[in-house]
Amino acid sequence: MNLLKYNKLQFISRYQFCSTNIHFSDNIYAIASGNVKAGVSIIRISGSNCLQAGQMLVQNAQQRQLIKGMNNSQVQDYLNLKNRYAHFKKLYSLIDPTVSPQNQSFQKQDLIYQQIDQGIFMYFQGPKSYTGEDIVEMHIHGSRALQKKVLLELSQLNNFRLADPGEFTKRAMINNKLDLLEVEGLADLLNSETESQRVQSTQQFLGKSSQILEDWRFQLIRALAHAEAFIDFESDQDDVEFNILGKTQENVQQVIKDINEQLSDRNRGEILRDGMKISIIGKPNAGKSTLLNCLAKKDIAIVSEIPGTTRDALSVSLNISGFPILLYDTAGIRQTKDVIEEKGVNKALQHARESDLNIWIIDIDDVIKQADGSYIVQDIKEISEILESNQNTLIFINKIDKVNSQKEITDITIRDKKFKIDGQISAQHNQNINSLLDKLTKKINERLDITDGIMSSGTISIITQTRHRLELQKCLEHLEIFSRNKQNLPVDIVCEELRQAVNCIGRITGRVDVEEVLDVLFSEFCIGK
Ligand SMILES: Nc1nc2c(ncn2[C@@H]2O[C@H](COP(=O)(O)OP(=O)(O)OP(=O)(O)O)[C@@H](O)[C@H]2O)c(=O)[nH]1
Ligand SMILES: [Mg+2]
Repeated sequence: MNLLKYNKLQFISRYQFCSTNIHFSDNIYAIASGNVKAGVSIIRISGSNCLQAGQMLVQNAQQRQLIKGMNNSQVQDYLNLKNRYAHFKKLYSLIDPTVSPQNQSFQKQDLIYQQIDQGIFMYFQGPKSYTGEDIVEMHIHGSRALQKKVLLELSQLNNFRLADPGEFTKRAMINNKLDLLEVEGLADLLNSETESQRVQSTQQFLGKSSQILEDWRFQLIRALAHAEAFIDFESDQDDVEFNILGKTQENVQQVIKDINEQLSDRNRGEILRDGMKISIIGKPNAGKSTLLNCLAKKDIAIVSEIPGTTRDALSVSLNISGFPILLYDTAGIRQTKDVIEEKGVNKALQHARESDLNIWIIDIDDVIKQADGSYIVQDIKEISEILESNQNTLIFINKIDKVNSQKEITDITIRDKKFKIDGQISAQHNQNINSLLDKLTKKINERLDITDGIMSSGTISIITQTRHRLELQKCLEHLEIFSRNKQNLPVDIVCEELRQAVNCIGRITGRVDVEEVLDVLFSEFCIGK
């Protein structure tokens, strides 16, 4: 028997999604455009009865009489509700004010049809719709009272209920319209606040990351098919392609190389998603809190001339040149006997060590000119240690408004070691802050390995959450055991490693074992999405 035939027919199908649509028994509706006052509001309904509901809402009393006895498709023709067309329609109430809401039903014939609005009506026949089910969308006026009224109308219908948060997307995922990674990308896109977050989440939502993962998964499934075929046909030597396992190793090695490349991305995807952590550090009274307020353009941190004012670290989210930043103000670093201040200092040092980037602020009064023309700063052991260990620290001299003529300071010496100065500023008087922002942007680009402005297509980060990183690390471990097979274990035993590796990738895109991820993810979506 031909091995390739074996792998195609009997193997790959085991790892594919089932493509049939799932029909949910109930219909869901929600305001898709958010529960806010706006020019236009979109009400979305999904489910097998949504067209009927839409039809009822656009019929006046006279039409109602005329279509009595017609079947569904005749009604649809009569009302001219074409699939995937925008129709301008009048919207009528279904509710008979003389009957209590509990007694109203879908079949009720004697309703009083008051016009409640007019707008755009669209019908998307499943499976070619967002959820894969039939969908009706009504673009009505964005009044809060009108939104409530239409939701109340829909609530009268049997088998119709308000959608849970993210439920439209959940149905889309169950019906294979989106995979888990794309859904996470969509959630990130909805939450995105900066350009880089928008770019990253869009590429994930549009399936670019999924494509790469699917390609790896396919390579591994092929390798597994070959390896399994080898096991099945081992006894029949004539049928076995001699170097079948060698070929398998080639595929696996390529995937190992690609995964390693992604894992060594210095957390770029996670940083772009969650924000880059930048800490302002320095001695007490240097002007750290003043700088935070200046960059945030509001008074967030307390500023005072008393050294040791900031005790606990506080942060603000900023958008710097399209990058999401979490900027931390920290306690001034010094030796202190005050127990609480000491805790603050330790926290500041911890922030400095863990940050993706630091800005060290030096008060110009602490810069001393030496006889040889060089400048020194009185040493703080801890800060110089951080400067030596963390290359991602920018050094700025503050309070330059205090001196009449600005000194040309290019570097300073701390403990006989020279450090380059990145600039001189006045945080209080907003002097040279744009140049500080330029330097910061350059450093952020360097940190994220971005050389050509906002992320280019060559800089796709598949890993945007810890969950993805952990699964890829596990996948790599399994692949390495498989490919090394130092103990020369039987092929069927090492194949299990390959199978586990396939599952790790499957968990990222949501093909296997993702219930708990789904629960958390969809609870964080808004209603109507
Ligand atoms: N002249 C001048 N004064 C400044 C400047 N920046 C800050 N100051 C003043 O320096 C003092 C200390 O400022 P803070 O921002 O509270 O300093 P800090 O580094 O946060 O101090 P701690 O919280 O004690 O560590 C305040 O009186 C500020 O008004 C500046 O650019 N020029
Ligand atoms: Mg402070």
